[in-house]
Parts: sequence; C-alpha cells; structure tokens
Amino acid sequence: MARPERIAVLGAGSWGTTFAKVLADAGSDVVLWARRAEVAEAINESRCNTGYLPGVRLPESLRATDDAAAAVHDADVVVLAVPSQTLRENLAGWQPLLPADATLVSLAKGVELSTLKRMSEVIGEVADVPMEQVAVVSGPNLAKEIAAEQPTATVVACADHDRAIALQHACSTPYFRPYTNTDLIGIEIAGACKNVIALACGMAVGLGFGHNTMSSLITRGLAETTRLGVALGADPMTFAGLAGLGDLVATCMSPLSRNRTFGERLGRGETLAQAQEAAHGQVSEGVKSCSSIRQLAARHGVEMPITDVVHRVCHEGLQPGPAAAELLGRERKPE
Ligand SMILES: NC(=O)C1=CN([C@@H]2O[C@H](COP(=O)(O)OP(=O)(O)OC[C@H]3O[C@@H](n4cnc5c(N)ncnc54)[C@H](O)[C@@H]3O)[C@@H](O)[C@H]2O)C=CC1
Ligand SMILES: O=C(CO)COP(=O)(O)O
Repeated sequence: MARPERIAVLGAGSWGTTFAKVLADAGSDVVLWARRAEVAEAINESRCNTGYLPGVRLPESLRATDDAAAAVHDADVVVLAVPSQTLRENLAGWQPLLPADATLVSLAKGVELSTLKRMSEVIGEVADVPMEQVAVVSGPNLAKEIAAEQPTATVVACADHDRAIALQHACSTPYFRPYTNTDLIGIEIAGACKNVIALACGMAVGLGFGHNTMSSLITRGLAETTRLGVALGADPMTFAGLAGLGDLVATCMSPLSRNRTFGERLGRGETLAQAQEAAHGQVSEGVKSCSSIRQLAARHGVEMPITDVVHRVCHEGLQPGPAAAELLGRERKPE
C-alpha cells in the first residue's frame, strides 16, 4: 500500500494537534478538525492552539476546520483523537462521511465503560469496517514533549501489515520514530492500563513516597496489565515494548502526565471533583478506565489489585493512604 496522500485528524486537543503536526512535518497533507470554530480559525491564522499547546508553532502546511465533512473528504487515513468514552458517539456522527477504504486510526487510550470494548473494537463496530482497516498508535508519547520536537518512538499497530507500513511512513520524522506491530490487543490493553497505574503513582507522589514506591507500582502494574492482556489473547512480549513498559514508565514518571497529576491531587487529599476541576476539561482517561478494566479483569478471572484500589479511591471513597496499606498487606506470595 502506497504512502497516504491525505490525512484527516479528528480532534484538536493536546494529542490530536501534536500528532497532526508530526504528520505534517513528515510531509503528509493534513487537515485537523476542531470542535470549536475559533480553535480552527486560530490555527489557520496564527499557527497556534493556545488552549492545549501554548507556545507551539504549528507547520504552515497544516490546515484546520470545524467542518468534519471537509476534513475527511478524500482522506486515505482518518485519525480519531477524541477521548475514549466519547469516541463511539463522535464516530457515529462521522461514519456517513468516511471514505470507504480509509484506514481508521485510534489515538485514544481507554476501555469503553458501557461495553468493556477496546477502541479498535468500537471503531470496527461503529464504522462497520473490517478490523484490517483499523490501526492504533501508542507509545511513550507525552504530547507536549513531542510538540517541542523532543525525540521519541512509538508503535503503529494494524492487523494489515501494509497499512501499518504506510502509516509508519506517514508519521516518521527526525524526532518521531514509529515501529510497526500487529498485536492490537496488547497495544491497546497496555495503553489503557498504564493510565490507571499512573494514577496510582500520582497518589504515591501525593502521599510523599519516593522512587522505590513508584518502581514497585510500575513493576507490579506491568505484571497485572500483562496478566489481563494475555488472558485476552495478547502477545506477552508486547508489554515489554514501547507501548507497554515504554509508555508505562513515561506516564508514571512524568509530571506532564494528566493521569499522574490527577492521582497526585487525590494523594494530597483533594476530592475527585476538585481534581477534575483542576484538569480544566482535559481528559484523564484512567479515572473512567479503572472501572471498565476492573470489570474486564473480573470477567476473565484476572487479579488486578492496583487497578482495584485505584477504582475504589476514585469511585468508592477509599482514601489513598489506606489503599497503599491494603496493597502492602496483601497475602504474601512468590513473584
Ligand atoms: N495528550 C497526550 O499526551 C496523549 C494523549 N493520548 C490519548 O489521546 C486521546 C485524546 O487525548 P488528548 O488529545 O490529549 O485529549 P484532550 O483532552 O487534550 O482533547 C480532547 C479533544 O477531543 C475533543 N472532543 C470531541 N468530542 C468530545 C466530547 N464529546 N467530549 C470531550 N471532548 C471531545 C475535544 O474538543 C478536544 O479537542 C486520549 O485517549 C488520550 O489518552 C495518547 C497519547 C498521548
Ligand atoms: O498517553 C500519554 C503518554 O503516552 C499521555 O498521558 P496522560 O493522558 O496521562 O497525559
């Protein structure tokens, strides 16, 4: 499959805008859809999306619109950059507009609450396309660092290897290095679960704990994520890769992570509502996905103790201090 000619990115938040910049810098012809007309106008006129990426100058070649039909017209690739819990509703509105053979790419990292489905499954179902047409991009990809052109790598996953290669070409730049993979289950489970573990790490930071605690959470978080992924049919090696360990470490360690920051506020004693208000409308996917992942794990008989306490802190009134004590006090076992 040839390198795509036209790419639409639907969603002009932090990651949608940054990924559109990556694609444009890689030489692709990109149109970015924003919900609000004033955001699209500001991008076209001043080359900035100040609400999400203050101080970042976007490439001249990147065009923005608030008209989804114009954005997807003739696109070979349509990138979906909206939060995972709204993706179904957003995509249902766009479905009649989609070019028949376009590759549909998910940037979202979450598991749908109402159905416990991964994003690629939601896309295949709502767009009514074969799964070979659906791809996922995931890795240690904090938007602000990439927008500043700091080097990173990522994974482009698609069951159709040719589509993965075409997309890999479309987003390769001197600062962004994509690897291909065909294990969508592993890539998506890793991406959704790391947000929950980042919430736990944030809580640990908020409680005043240091790097030993963080490392323990990262390592045991990876263990429970891998257990779930393997139960769902993923390749265990995926969890040692960029979209697994790579993204987990970046998100858990970085103050730029919205999930970690959210957890830190909870750890300092703020309520869910206070932490939500401080997020200024930006998504912290783990807050909802901790519940869907916990249910998915229960359905498959998989133990996920960290995810379980994160859910109970976020939604059942458990305090972070007792949550930490509960994890430490679990039945002793071999590693
Ligand atoms: N920001 C980052 O560093 C990265 C984010 N991601 C993932 O990408 C996805 C999108 O994240 P961001 O762009 O960072 O989110 P964001 O919160 O910065 O932006 C969300 C975008 O979706 C749009 N949107 C459309 N319909 C919406 C609705 N019904 N409700 C709320 N927003 C709606 C918003 O207007 C906004 O442009 C998430 O799943 C996130 O986990 C993945 C990698 C990196
Ligand atoms: O997915 C991300 C980095 O890869 C971004 O994480 P946050 O959503 O926590 O900011």
